Amino acid sequence: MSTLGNHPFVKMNGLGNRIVVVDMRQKPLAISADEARAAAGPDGAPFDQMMALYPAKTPGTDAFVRIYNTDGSEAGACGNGTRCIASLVAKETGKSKMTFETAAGLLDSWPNADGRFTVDMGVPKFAWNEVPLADEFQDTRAIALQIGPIDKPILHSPSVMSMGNPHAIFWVDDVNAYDLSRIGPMLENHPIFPERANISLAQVVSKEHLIVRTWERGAGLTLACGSAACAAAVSAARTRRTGRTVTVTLPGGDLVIEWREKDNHVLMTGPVAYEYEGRFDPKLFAASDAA
Ligand SMILES: N[C@H](CCC[C@H](N)C(=O)O)C(=O)O
Repeated sequence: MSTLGNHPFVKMNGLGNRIVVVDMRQKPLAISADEARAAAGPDGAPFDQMMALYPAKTPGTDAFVRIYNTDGSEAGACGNGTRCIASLVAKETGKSKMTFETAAGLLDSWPNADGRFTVDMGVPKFAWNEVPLADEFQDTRAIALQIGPIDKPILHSPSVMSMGNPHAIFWVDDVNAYDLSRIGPMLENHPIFPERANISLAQVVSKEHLIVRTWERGAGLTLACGSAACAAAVSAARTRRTGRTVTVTLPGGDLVIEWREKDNHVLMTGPVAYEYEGRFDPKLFAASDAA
């Protein structure tokens, strides 16, 4: 029997980033990549990320979370999804601060008076082997990577970092001037990124405002990617393009990102939207059952 057949789910979104939450805390069975892919299909609950809640491992945390992309691969962090699960757990427990554990570490989240949620995404990592990159680069604020003709590249010199998952940020004058659905997959799978990468275009509007579009590793074009907004904000501050607090406009709306001075933690604040609840049709998983 598949793990997800007939299992309940909650469909939510964070700025249009399609999030499905499955609660495995009572029956903590593993979800295979095949099952996650089937669940993301048109007859399932199409998602960019599925957040699976498991019993807490570290004392004091609310749940261990596994994050699946559309293609069945797993991610260490998902900012928009973390706001969604925080709002569900806040409703369930009445708590004013939650802590979730993922493969990438601990993430705190709390509601604001205006209904938005903040996630403490932790400390960004800049060393080449932490991103990770395949080759040693001393300075990751701009690495030698380009696509297009050698003497007239289409995109070049991205800032790279890890925000719990790998990100490359290309600085451009107009995020809409590029065919990201064509360029994105080439860069996501470029050999410089041994674990692939989330690929973003970022446009500096002012010292307090960025516009960002992202091709997500394992999920493709999305309306919003929280960790990419954080990576763009931190990279912008790190290269003196902006200050440490910025509004990031994504196709789905705005996030406020603060790269806190006192401890270098990155705080992301944005909305949560509940859509509907359902159960996965067991027929979706017939193939993975047979395997
Ligand atoms: N949408 C997510 C990020 C998913 C990252 C995923 N695509 C990966 O790194 O594999 C966010 O709001 O942060």
